[in-house]
Amino acid sequence: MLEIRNLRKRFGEKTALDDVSLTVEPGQVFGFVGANGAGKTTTMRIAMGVLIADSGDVLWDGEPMGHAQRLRTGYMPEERGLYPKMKIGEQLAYFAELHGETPGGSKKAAATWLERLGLSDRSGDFVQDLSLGNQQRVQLAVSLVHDPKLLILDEPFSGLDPIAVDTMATVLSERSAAGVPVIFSSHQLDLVERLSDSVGIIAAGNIVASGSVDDLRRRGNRKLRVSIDGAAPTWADALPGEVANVDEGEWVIDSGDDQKVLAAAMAAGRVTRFGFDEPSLVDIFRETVS
Ligand SMILES: Nc1ncnc2c1ncn2[C@@H]1O[C@H](COP(=O)(O)OP(=O)(O)OP(=O)(O)O)[C@@H](O)[C@H]1O
Repeated sequence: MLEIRNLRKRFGEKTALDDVSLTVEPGQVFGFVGANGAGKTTTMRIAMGVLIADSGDVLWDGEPMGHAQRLRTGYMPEERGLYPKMKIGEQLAYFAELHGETPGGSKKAAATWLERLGLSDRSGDFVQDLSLGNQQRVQLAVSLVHDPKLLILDEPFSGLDPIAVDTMATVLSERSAAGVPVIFSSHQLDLVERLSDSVGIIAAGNIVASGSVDDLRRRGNRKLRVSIDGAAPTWADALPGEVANVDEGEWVIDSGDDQKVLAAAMAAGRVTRFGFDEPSLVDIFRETVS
């Protein structure tokens, strides 16, 4: 389990992290979301020892994250980190060896991941000759080639085509199914919603909401969607809250009193639909950070 406890980090006058705590259980995919500058990269850099926190702790299975733990971690940094003039097959094998694999095991792992990510035929190419999306695939391979037991990925989906997104998503799900805690940041909230068991929303260096997307939905403000046959346009005028007539005979109502809305709807005509709209993660995010 990865535990991040009460991280604080200032850059001069700027407080990047005010109080960040989060937990990623074994086998859990944790989606880390927040506006630009909210503190995601800083948190991940501190977890990987690239930055030192002013205070707080990062623990893996109860032990402070140190060199031994980081050797077993797969990290995709936001700024990426490939050698442009090195062949990708050799580069992958090199990174595997840096993490303690034998030369033979490293070559085998490199070949396996190149094939998995659709890059076998590019093994002899220099990184600089690949498209940005393919460089990103190599970067993912680098973070996986030593069979890490923890994954920390900073915006792994940015710049990927839909096929590569699917491959990346499958790989993350497989790793988590194998018991690996996975934390990834992304601005693609549809993907975060689809892939994450748990989500943390960070704003101005504080975790402002966390839990499964379903938990966050339940905590959020849910709007009612009501369809009525034969209702006068003014039927909802006396209801508290916001009422929007979104289609012929269909209203979305943000009232806070579902029973009052139901009674008024039944008095207005024949109710053919009455239920809560499920907010998307985008809705939850907007509501939480605004
Ligand atoms: N090395 C640094 N020196 C000064 N300020 C920094 C440094 N690194 C980050 N910051 C500041 O800390 C805050 C958090 O930045 P961070 O990169 O962690 O945000 P983020 O959530 O990853 O943003 P994005 O989604 O844009 O990548 C920002 O205000 C940023 O300007």
